[in-house]
Amino acid sequence: MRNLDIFNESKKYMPGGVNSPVRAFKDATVDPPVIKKGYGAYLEDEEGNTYVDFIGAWGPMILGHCDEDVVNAIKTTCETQIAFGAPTELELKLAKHICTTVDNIDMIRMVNSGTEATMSAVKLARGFTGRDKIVKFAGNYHGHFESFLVSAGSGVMTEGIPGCAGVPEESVKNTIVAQYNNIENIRCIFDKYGSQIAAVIIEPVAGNMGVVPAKPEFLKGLSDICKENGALLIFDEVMSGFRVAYKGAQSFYGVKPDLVTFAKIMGGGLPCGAYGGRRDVMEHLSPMGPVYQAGTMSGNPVVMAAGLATLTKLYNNPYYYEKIERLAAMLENGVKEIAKEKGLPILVNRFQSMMTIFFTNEEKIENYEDAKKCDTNLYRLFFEHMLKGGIYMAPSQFEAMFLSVKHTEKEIEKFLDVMRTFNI
Ligand SMILES: Cc1ncc(COP(=O)(O)O)c(C=O)c1O
Ligand SMILES: N[C@H](C=O)CCC(=O)O
Repeated sequence: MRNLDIFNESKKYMPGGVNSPVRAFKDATVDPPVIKKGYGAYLEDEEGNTYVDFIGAWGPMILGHCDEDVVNAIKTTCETQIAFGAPTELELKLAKHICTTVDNIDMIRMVNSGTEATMSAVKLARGFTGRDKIVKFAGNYHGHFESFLVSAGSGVMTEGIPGCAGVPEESVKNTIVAQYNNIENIRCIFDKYGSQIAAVIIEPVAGNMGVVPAKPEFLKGLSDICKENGALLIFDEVMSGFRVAYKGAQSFYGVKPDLVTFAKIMGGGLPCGAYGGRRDVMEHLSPMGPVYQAGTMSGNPVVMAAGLATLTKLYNNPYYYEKIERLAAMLENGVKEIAKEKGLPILVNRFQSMMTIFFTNEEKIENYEDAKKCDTNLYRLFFEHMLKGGIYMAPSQFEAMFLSVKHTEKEIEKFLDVMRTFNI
């Protein structure tokens, strides 16, 4: 009962017992295990139960838990550098590494989370263009900044919250919500508001309504329309950056964003975020320009060291991406085969090592409306069955599953074995 004792006591001191809503397993009838340690592809809870981890801290742990190079970088750095609030060589190294290895990033600013990155990128776009309106897509999640909390994905979608209490009308009046993968809808929005739109922000591979990749022709059309109207295109690669490929989702589409946001993997598992892109836009940031954005902890040396260790390891080992894509394909095929044998209404959306198992009879899921039609109760039963069998996956189908380089065929087989014992 140690898991439950700790979780129940946590509820007395932290709302819902957690520091981020999705961790509370609110829609499930089981309580979340309280995690004590992680190693490679595995997690262990306070009662000594082990799980194969398919959440990976919601994306960051692409090298697996407690990768020795990342741990060493953290240990070595914190012996002499914990926080200075001053320039360091480590932040230069990480900034230079990203700018020279990822396309379309001339300059970058480090922040402390994905939310800070997207919120700041939009502010910068507004400051640069002198316009107020932004366009976001239903089912995309860009963190908990007020202007983004309309038709948002992730926990907001799981809980079926249409808007968010505490967000004044004023804060969302300049947010226009568009339909993902629907270029006609974008055209109509720009026909009406084109000269007022500062930026369009998009998850190029959405992971927060479950995995839903953008169609190439849609992204290309979106980019053209932004250019024609003088609006900036912001790719939110907080989840997909360094995940679907080292160079992120943008490397699959041949579309050039003006700004890109990162977090998750780039911090090696420590709190981190960044936004970067066109030099002429980035130079509008204070102290060079008039857009003020700051952070006591931004560029923290320990975080920079963890991020640098992670990104250099990924960059130097490109076969990691081939490996996790091969394993993800094995997982996808196995899931589909079992679903067919058992007559389960399952559709799998996968983009490289990001994947979602949707419970639905639909033939495709391309946007928020499609995703919302899925059978969340069936997903819940599946999730609970898998958890009991030692498979740790997202408690909602409006999230993604992630693999790490520490996963092997053995862990995929384990997933499939547990799934074989699931019956409706
Ligand atoms: C695509 C995307 N953007 C932004 C965020 C916000 O990041 P954070 O939770 O680090 O604030 C997330 C995840 O939460 C995300 O998946
Ligand atoms: N879907 C969210 C981010 O990607 C899940 C993480 C969180 O909100 O805690």
